[in-house]
Amino acid sequence: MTVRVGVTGATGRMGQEVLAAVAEREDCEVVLAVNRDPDGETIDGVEIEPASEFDSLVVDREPTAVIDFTGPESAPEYAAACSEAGVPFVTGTTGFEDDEREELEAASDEIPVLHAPNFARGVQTLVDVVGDVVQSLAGYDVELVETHHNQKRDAPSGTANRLLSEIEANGDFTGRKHGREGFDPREEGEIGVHVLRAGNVTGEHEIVIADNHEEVRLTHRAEDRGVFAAGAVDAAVWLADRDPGSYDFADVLAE
Ligand SMILES: NC(=O)C1=CN([C@@H]2O[C@H](COP(=O)(O)OP(=O)(O)OC[C@H]3O[C@@H](n4cnc5c(N)ncnc54)[C@H](OP(=O)(O)O)[C@@H]3O)[C@@H](O)[C@H]2O)C=CC1
Ligand SMILES: O=C(O)C1=N[C@H](C(=O)O)C[C@H](O)C1
Repeated sequence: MTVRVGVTGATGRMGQEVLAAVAEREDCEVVLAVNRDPDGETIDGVEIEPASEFDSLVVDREPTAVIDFTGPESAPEYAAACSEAGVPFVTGTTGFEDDEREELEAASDEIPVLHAPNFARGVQTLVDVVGDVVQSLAGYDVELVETHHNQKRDAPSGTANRLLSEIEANGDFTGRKHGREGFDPREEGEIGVHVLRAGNVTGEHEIVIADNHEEVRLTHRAEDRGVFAAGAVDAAVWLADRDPGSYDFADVLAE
């Protein structure tokens, strides 16, 4: 069966990568690609159409799944349209406020919705192991540093927040400390969180776990955005025949 993919934010950094990733696969085709202000352009032979027509296009084209890398304001709207049309929805968008996350959750009553802040397999491995590492080094200082390109809007990254949740669930921490300046010594039990935005860095996450005699560093570095796009397309193929509900990338990799 050919998986018919819809792509939102199709001319964005990730949208273009998703179009390229689908073009590389024989089992998938793009049947719908939108952005907010198309000027008749095509990417990898796919016509970019107006996002304002998404609600009717998603009904007419009958995609097997839609892949969304846009923004926290738009992803819930696209999810709602997919919910109306009965089309599974994959989103890698980050930076959601609570109400936006709830809207996404609401869509999952009607359709399968898969949200992952990072579609790199290596990051999923990091998420899987970081809790155990922190637990086995109880009492050590823990700090997280993430670096991204200078156009990224949300901070800390969705991936950083996901890793921090895992860390917090596996130790006796007092809270997150976002950056330091002036006379601001480290307090016992805090998790330092440091955000760098520079140049065209694709995405780096490092967790430093140290006491006064040793340190462990867990680092993930994405070399290109293709790794995220390939994971998102895998997720769309996997999600196509699932029941309504919320899923994450770990579910895809578990099979
Ligand atoms: N989960 C993962 O593995 C990854 C997640 N991300 C996340 O994906 C998202 C997109 O990142 P990136 O591709 O770099 O961003 P870009 O800014 O390059 O692209 C975003 C696209 O979404 C569209 N868009 C943005 N806001 C709206 C809106 N309010 N309504 C409709 N369309 C909108 C833009 O459309 P237009 O061109 O029409 O303005 C643009 O095409 C971010 O949240 C980022 O953190 C990024 C990489 C990997
Ligand atoms: O905006 C990006 O570029 C990325 N965002 C994701 C995040 O917020 O975690 C994933 C990746 O690191 C790239």
